[in-house]
Amino acid sequence: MPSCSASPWLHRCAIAGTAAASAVAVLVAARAVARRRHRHRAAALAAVSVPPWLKWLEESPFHYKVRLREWEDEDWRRDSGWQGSDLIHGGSSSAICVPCYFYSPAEMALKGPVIFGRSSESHRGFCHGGAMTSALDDVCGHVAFLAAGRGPWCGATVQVNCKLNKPVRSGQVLLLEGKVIKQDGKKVSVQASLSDEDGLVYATMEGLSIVGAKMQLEESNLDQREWRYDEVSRTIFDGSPSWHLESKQRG
Ligand SMILES: CCCCCCCCCCCC(=O)SCCNC(=O)CCNC(=O)[C@H](O)C(C)(C)COP(=O)(O)OP(=O)(O)OC[C@H]1O[C@@H](n2cnc3c(N)ncnc32)[C@H](O)[C@@H]1OP(=O)(O)O
Repeated sequence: MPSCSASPWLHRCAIAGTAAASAVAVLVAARAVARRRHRHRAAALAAVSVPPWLKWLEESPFHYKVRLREWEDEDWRRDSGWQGSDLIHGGSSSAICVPCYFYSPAEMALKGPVIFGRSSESHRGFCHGGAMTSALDDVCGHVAFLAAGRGPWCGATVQVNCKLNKPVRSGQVLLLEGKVIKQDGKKVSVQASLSDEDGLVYATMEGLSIVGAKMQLEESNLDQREWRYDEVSRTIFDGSPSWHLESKQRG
């Protein structure tokens, strides 16, 4: 029977080695899952990207593409305190999907395609009025955050007075536009609309957003984020420049 004083030590080493190998395997697997999620999300968003009639927004020298990390990085979103997916920016499976926004600082206007998915339906192929209103509420808030120049989520939409002029079909893609028309202290007045390729207007909104409101009982670095402008890629983004650079490189 082998009796060697080194054997318990070797045994412990073997256990420690196995544990380390397992930890590395878990880390590698987690990275692979994150990469897969990123690819799925990129593919999902690509599937609903800008329609040909709105491609000019991508090429416009006056517009910046808006990127928020919580719209793109699901793991970061979850780890940072969000509890679900964004109603409007959650990707192609959402009832209402804005795949991207473009901001013109000169006009203080935010524009983007909005896809009313199959789950936005109310009656026989038509879209729910609340889905149209949700899209208008979203642009009202984000255009105010951008025009106020502070950073994302520096306030909230507090009034949305919508006129629903024409029924939207579920599956339809429209242009969602919001423009700041007045700023009076914390109060930002916004006009917004939903229109189609031929300029037909489906809904309009007179909205009010408040900027400079306290949005969390306990604020963190997340509430101190500021907009950053990348003039080369004509992008506005928040958070760390390294995230913006890394995700640009990943494509
Ligand atoms: C800590 C947890 C926070 C919790 C905040 C939770 C908001 C989460 C929103 C997430 C983003 C969205 O989804 S936005 C869509 C959903 N929206 C919401 O849930 C917003 C709910 N509303 C709110 O929580 C509140 O109204 C706030 C926090 C935004 C209020 O901010 P505030 O900074 O305290 O503003 P306050 O001093 O009261 O008012 C500033 C000026 O705005 C005017 N004003 C304010 N509300 C309105 C209004 N509904 N309609 C007209 N005017 C208004 C006031 O009269 C005043 O005018 P004057 O006297 O200066 O002339």
